[in-house]
Amino acid sequence: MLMRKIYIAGNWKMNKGLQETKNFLETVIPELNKLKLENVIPLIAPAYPFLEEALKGSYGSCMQVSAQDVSVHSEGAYTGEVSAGMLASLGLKYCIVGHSERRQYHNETDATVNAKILKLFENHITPLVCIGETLQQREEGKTENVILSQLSGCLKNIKLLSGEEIILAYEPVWAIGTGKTATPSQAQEVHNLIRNWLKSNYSDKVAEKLSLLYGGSIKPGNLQELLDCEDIDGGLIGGASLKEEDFLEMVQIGRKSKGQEC
Ligand SMILES: O=C[C@H](O)COP(=O)(O)O
Repeated sequence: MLMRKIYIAGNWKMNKGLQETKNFLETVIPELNKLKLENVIPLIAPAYPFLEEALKGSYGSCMQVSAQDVSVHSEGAYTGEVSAGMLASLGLKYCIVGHSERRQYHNETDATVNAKILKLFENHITPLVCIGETLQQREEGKTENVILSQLSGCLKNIKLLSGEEIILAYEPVWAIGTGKTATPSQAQEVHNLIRNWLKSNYSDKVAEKLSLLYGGSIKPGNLQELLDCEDIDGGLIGGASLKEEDFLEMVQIGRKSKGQEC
């Protein structure tokens, strides 16, 4: 019996405009509606201007919609920023924070991510928090330290009781958009480290219920072997989530994995 929710989460990054968003949903939603998806949650994260269209197009289906980022501020003179309150007013339930591209190009730190999580909590939005090491850190044998330090920094003073308040995504930076996926055993090793940290720092219940996604060059051809790992509860998928047929195939793989009825 599956204990955790499996997410097939498409991070569209700065891809797809209005018409492409509509086309994607017009193709994907009728297919999703034919499936019996128990614990599998399909999710897409379009760019800000198309969130409302994505919510409209997904309405009444199991598709969930997420933002890709949020401001640390609530309101005020912050040109270009979007607050958690604004996202909540659209009816949004999920938001990605701490993606390595935000860390790399916008100098976001674990403290920034922590502040964003708090804002999302205040607005009843589930944060999908990304962590992961760079190639240099892995080669220097620092993966474990980096992951543990990101966990304690991002989750500082964050209360978790059920484990379903938050989703974590382990994304080794060297595997993002490079075609280099972590091997299932490399990914499982880090996921197990994270699960044990959750046990020690929260509770068995939180560790048991919290969905822990892998991200980095996932495609239909390698998703199954990743989902076969005990501690991998879905994927945060960039490039391969943009194609309707690949997204649907990955939802089907998620549905058939981990003892899901199909
Ligand atoms: O958020 C998604 C990740 O950055 C993975 O992107 P990718 O699947 O294109 O490697």
